[in-house]
Amino acid sequence: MMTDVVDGSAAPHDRPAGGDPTGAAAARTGTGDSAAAERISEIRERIDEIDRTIIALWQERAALSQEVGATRMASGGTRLVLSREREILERFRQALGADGTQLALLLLRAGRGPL
Ligand SMILES: C=C(O[C@@H]1C=C(C(=O)O)C=C[C@H]1O)C(=O)O
Repeated sequence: MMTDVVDGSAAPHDRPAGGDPTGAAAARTGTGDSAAAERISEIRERIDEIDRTIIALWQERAALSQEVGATRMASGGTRLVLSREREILERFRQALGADGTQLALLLLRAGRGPL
């Protein structure tokens, strides 16, 4: 029986039994089935691309948000605009549910630092 998790970095004797647990592909993908392992590797390429994009967009957003804050404060304005933050929280909640709210809170924090 396959277990839920595989640690691709584990030494062969630490790996769970099932499929081909000693194969390198199994260690990387969590399955001993070569067709499934190949498909998983393909999908992971796209996942890695998406993650790189998310990280770049996250960093760009944080920099822009910091620039807005600095521009506003230099002009005598407030550091934050809570009505705008509420709009953003609502946008993410509507699109993604409760996880969206948590994500938006992290995005907002990245732009202005912890309160
Ligand atoms: C970037 C701004 O400043 C702050 C940061 C926000 C953000 O990261 O989206 C939103 C509202 C402000 O509290 C803004 O007013 O647009």
